Amino acid sequence: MIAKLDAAARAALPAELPEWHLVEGRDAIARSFRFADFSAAWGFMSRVALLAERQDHHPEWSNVWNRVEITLSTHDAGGLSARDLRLAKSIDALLPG
Ligand SMILES: C[C@H](O)[C@H](O)[C@H]1CNC2=NC(N)=NC(=O)C2=N1
Repeated sequence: MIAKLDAAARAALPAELPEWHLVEGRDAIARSFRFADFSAAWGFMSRVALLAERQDHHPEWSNVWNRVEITLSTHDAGGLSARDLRLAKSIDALLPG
């Protein structure tokens, strides 16, 4: 069983991951992304997929043309864990600026 995030880590979420928000009714975080077109969105998703494989931690996600929605939670923990924060930070690092 993987440990769920402790209270301190949860309190730090807004500072650590300002672009991500808690999901209503779930112990999960989510972020929306908008790209120039489908090709750019797909390229982003391809890079996230490689991150997920490398970290053995996978997103719940959807794509509509140039938009990608990503939700992170740890099935093996039954909620948020440090793995979600790590992947979220890695995803944010893919973006320019
Ligand atoms: C067997 C494999 O290592 C596990 O199922 C991994 C795969 N990717 C995962 N991804 C997520 N989001 N949560 C998990 O608990 C998880 N577990």
